[in-house]
Amino acid sequence: MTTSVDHQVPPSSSAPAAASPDLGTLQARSISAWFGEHKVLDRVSLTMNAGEVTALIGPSGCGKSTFLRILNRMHELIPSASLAGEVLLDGEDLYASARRITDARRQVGMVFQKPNPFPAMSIYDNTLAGLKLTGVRASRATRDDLVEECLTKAGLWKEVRDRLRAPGGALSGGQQQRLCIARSLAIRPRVLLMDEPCSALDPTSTRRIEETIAELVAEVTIVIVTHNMQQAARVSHQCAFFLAEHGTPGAIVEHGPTEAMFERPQDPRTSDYVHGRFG
Ligand SMILES: Nc1ncnc2c1ncn2[C@@H]1O[C@H](COP(=O)(O)OP(=O)(O)OP(=O)(O)O)[C@@H](O)[C@H]1O
Repeated sequence: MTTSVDHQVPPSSSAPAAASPDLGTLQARSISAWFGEHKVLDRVSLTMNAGEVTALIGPSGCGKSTFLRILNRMHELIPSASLAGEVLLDGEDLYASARRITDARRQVGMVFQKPNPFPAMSIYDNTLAGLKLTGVRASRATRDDLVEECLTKAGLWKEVRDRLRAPGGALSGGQQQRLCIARSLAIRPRVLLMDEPCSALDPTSTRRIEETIAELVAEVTIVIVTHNMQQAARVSHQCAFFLAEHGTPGAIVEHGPTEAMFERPQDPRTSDYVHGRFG
């Protein structure tokens, strides 16, 4: 019952007009994934357009997080994990043998479900923590500017500018998640992956993160996994619905502009899912 056609997503008319030229388009081509002998994704193809938010939706266990981890080469950290297919960032193979894994992760950043700042490290140092990955050395003034810029983009600057030396662990959950977003932005990724970034947060913090996503998409392409259909409808331009039916590996049933996916889904399974009839 699964499909494996190319889920090329046409550019959304609602995409921001003045998008940064550094934005990346991510293209997954015929991605299959395994944990040991267990195949969990089957030939998933999806284009995640520059300057848009793409939401990955679907019931638990259908492979959304696995797909996300493949997009920045985190899947291969799991000893039993393997994959087939290609991931292209603006046409360049993210898995090319000449490309360093750290380079792939620098270009495609990740924010996780549970906020994970370094709790004892200051807010200032947390924001810059990813820079060590890149080996970039910067002057104090440059670092100060970068901290302010990234905390501002993550919607946290006004709340923390007077206590940058306080530990990251002293912030609320929602503030910690925005700090993690700031940390991701500091290494200037072209794509930001977010794996259920609000599932551990209260409604107010969730709203703040959603506002942040709406502002960030002019600067970084965003791919978000969410179980919250209202959130998918609010934040995304495009949606892809994943399903693993009857023990089969996960695959995309349907994708397209978010409004169409919610208002006029082509597949009855999509309709049932987005209207909360299963999953
Ligand atoms: N580290 C792992 N080792 C073995 N199997 C795994 C591992 N991680 C995920 N799986 C399996 O891969 C399949 C897909 O899991 P994945 O977490 O990608 O789904 P998901 O759609 O993101 O689920 P959820 O919405 O619950 O987070 C599941 O069958 C899961 O049990």
